[in-house]
Amino acid sequence: MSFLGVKQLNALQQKKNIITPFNSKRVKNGAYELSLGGEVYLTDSKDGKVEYLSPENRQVDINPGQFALLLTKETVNIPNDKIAFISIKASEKLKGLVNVSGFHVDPGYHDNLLFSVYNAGPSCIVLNLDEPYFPIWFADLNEELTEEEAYNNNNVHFKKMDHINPKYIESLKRGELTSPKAIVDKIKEGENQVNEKFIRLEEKTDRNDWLLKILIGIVFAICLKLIWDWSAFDRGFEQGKKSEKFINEIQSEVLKTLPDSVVVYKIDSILAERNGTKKAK
Ligand SMILES: Nc1ccn([C@H]2C[C@H](O)[C@@H](COP(=O)(O)OP(=O)(O)OP(=O)(O)O)O2)c(=O)n1
Repeated sequence: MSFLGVKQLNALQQKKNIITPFNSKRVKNGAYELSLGGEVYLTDSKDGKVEYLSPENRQVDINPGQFALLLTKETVNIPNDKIAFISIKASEKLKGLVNVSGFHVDPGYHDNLLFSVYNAGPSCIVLNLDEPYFPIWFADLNEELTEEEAYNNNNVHFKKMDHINPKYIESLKRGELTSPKAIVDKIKEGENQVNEKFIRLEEKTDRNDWLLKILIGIVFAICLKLIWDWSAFDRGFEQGKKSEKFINEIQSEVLKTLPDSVVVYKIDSILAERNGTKKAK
């Protein structure tokens, strides 16, 4: 098995139309550089649908930890005596883009190619419509395969890769994507929730502290009042006792002196009466 060089590749294109549309400037280092076509699917797509790229909407952003399905613009037509190998350009792979979907194209395959990629890097990887990202190398087989032996309609993808098949989207949509990035995001989200709860708890504790202090103040004030009232009663009682004693003393003094004065008053009045009657006589 030998790989085709640039001249052989161009010649094969002339003879068998192996790439459509073909641009001779895209033949580089013995490979043809296939470009990104108009259909992509991103696992973090909001509506869970295929995104259609156009000259007005050329860009696709593959976020860290996300999968993407990328359909090539070109169709490839692999002759029965050839096999092809596909990859992604190192400039994208070095950013963290991983080619998940295998690396060969069977003899007899005639369709677009669908790349399944994963962004294992820390930052968003941006791809653009019509830009060359996918090199393809053609190699000779030692023999030409028959139609039966080559890629044919018994194969799953035979002539079905001109669009992104919804069955691949369905499988990627199932369940949550447990990428390291998604896990880190979950951890951060959990951390934020715990922090928020902790802050709320602290605020509540502060409020409770104030309430407790106010409550202690009120209880203290009530106790002080009770103690004061209790001593006031004692003081009043003593004062009352003293006043009663004093009144009693006065009363006894008055009672002692009252009869005498009454007698004197009586005598005086009797005497005055007598004197008066004498004078009258
Ligand atoms: N990134 C890729 C890799 C391969 N293919 C195409 C070219 C292959 O010839 C074809 C089939 O590839 P496989 O033999 O690896 O796939 P399966 O065995 O799963 O399916 P099939 O029954 O179609 O062979 O898919 C593709 O479109 N995109």
